[in-house]
Amino acid sequence: MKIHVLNSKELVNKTVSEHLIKFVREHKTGVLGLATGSTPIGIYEALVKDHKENNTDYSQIRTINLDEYVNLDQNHPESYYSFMHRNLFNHINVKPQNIHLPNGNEKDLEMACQSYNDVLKNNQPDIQILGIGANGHIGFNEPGTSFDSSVHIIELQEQTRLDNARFFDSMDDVPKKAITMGIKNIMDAKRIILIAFGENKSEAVYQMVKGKVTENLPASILQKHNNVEIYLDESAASKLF
Ligand SMILES: N[C@@H]1[C@@H](O)[C@H](O)[C@@H](COP(=O)(O)O)O[C@@H]1O
Repeated sequence: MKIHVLNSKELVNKTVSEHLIKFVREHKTGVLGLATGSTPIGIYEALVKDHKENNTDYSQIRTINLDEYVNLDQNHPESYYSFMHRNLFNHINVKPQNIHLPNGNEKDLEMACQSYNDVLKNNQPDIQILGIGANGHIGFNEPGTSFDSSVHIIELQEQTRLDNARFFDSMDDVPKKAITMGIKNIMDAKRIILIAFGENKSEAVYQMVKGKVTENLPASILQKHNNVEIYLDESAASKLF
């Protein structure tokens, strides 16, 4: 793991977005694994700004997202489909057919998992962007998820629902389940960039980097990946040193 502690969120956003832009320019047909949550928003803003100013070309780039809520209409403002279109896809020249998100509204959710696994076979991320939950989850792989997991349906933990409640009118509106890439799918990415900001991520970051590799802290598996960069602001890194 290469750990980078930078002295502001803005500097993290600038550095990570520069890596992504360089990748897109050098790999016209590359696959970007993308994440949601508040953490990557500044990075997406920087990609949009660069696309407007420098015409960085996404016309053959493929994207694949980590996860999606189950039973939340695609057009709901907090679906990850809406989030990604609002924050990134609507503002760059990625082709709709090259955008991949799991479908949490499929009647047969097992089928939805199977078909997203198939999509992943042909669209293995060259770079996977990750955030981290306060309980150490990556994607929506909650503590206890098998390291062998592929795409699956997960029941969200109360803590995760509480953390995400700020985006919904009430706690009752926060979805209870999600469809997510499994740990195995995430580990298949060629390169992983995980970003964390703020004090409330510091314990999860500490356990991910210094703790033992355990399914109780899903992000700890990243210790076993051979190309992981972790970008932290000082508060997220505060327990490390
Ligand atoms: N499924 C997403 C994760 O991919 C994300 O990393 C996490 C942290 O979110 P935030 O960046 O808002 O702290 O939230 C959600 O649970």
